[in-house]
Amino acid sequence: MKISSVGIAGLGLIGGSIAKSLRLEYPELKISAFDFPSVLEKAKKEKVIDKSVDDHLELLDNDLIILSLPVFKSLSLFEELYPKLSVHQIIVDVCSVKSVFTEASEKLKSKGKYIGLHPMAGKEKSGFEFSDSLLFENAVCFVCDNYNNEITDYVLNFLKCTGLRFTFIDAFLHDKITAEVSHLPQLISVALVNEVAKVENNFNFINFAGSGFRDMTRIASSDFRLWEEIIKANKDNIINSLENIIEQIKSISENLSNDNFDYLKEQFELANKNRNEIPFNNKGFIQPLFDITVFLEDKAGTLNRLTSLLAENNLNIKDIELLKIREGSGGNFRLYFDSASAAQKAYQLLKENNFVTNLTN
Ligand SMILES: NC(=O)c1ccc[n+]([C@@H]2O[C@H](COP(=O)([O-])OP(=O)(O)OC[C@H]3O[C@@H](n4cnc5c(N)ncnc54)[C@H](O)[C@@H]3O)[C@@H](O)[C@H]2O)c1
Ligand SMILES: O=C(O)C(=O)C[C@]1(C(=O)O)C=C[C@@H](O)C=C1
Repeated sequence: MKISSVGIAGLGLIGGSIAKSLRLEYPELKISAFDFPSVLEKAKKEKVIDKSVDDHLELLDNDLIILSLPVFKSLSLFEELYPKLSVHQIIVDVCSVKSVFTEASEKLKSKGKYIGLHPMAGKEKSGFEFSDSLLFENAVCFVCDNYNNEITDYVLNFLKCTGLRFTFIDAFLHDKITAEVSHLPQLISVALVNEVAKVENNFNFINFAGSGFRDMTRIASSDFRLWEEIIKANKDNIINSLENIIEQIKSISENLSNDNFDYLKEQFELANKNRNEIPFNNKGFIQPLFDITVFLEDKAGTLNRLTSLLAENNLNIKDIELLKIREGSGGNFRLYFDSASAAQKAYQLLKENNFVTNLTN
């Protein structure tokens, strides 16, 4: 089989990012997209897509169809397009909730193939203008496929250029996990910002928030139009997660009322242990990356000196993160490599060249 044409429904943050990385990897690939005219015009102008599709049924002209509209809009296209696929045609969705698609695919008959995907990467910003060919680099992508076969392998291999790392999971378990790790934090973040946004004696509390608050609330700026559908589609799991966290918060409050600081100590120690067990040197927690930290002086050309040194020694940086910056002094960066030996080699090299560096593991 061969994928020579792809049709994308929904060319926003996720659909646009997929289109951009496919375009870079496969310049000959024919990419069509279905979205609102203003979005499609922009994407065509930037040469990210070849063709605008006014009628979603035209997506059936492609070898691979990718649904990246909000959940229920994607689901309604799925229900219409899936039964019309011919053999060798594939439809995937990248939506944040998976069981609704698995259930629909079980009910419908099709000659084609369906694979449920969910990349665990995103931003609090929506729309094509925020899409980025590197958005998915090293991120986990859930794969829900009850009929895993050589077509699945082919499609995942085709999509490897996005930088995603695939992991298979049952759709219902997926929804339970994402209710906890993604949907619950989103709602808590909204509640936290709204709790803190209050004024007393002309002091707006939120204006005094520091980096702890900022770290916990970036996602409070997310678009409700997208989240409304996610929350509706995974409502029962989310309610369950909310009830559990309410119990945790109640218990903290009650123990605090009773001056039971031993309980709080226990909770802090447990949280520390749990969080430290997250292998945070890999994005998305599946295949590990290996990292070092390095302090770079706030001086023109320092970053260039570092990257050139690594490049000259054939050390490929898989990811780079700016941890802290102080104007006029410098910043701490975390550099990720794909093997422990590459991280060790980079660490030695940078040390020998007078960089202040630490090996994380
Ligand atoms: N944002 C994330 O972090 C993230 C991560 C993984 C998966 N997802 C899933 O990916 C899908 C897309 O999310 P996104 O973040 O790219 O959203 P987005 O809002 O950036 O993109 C959605 C696109 O769909 C288009 N669209 C919406 N309604 C339409 C309609 N009626 N007709 C034609 N076009 C329409 C919009 O114009 C937009 O370009 C969602 O199902 C979401 O659950 C999102
Ligand atoms: O980084 C963000 O802004 C996100 O919200 C991304 C995030 C997440 O919870 O991690 C949000 C929803 C998606 O389904 C997948 C990823």
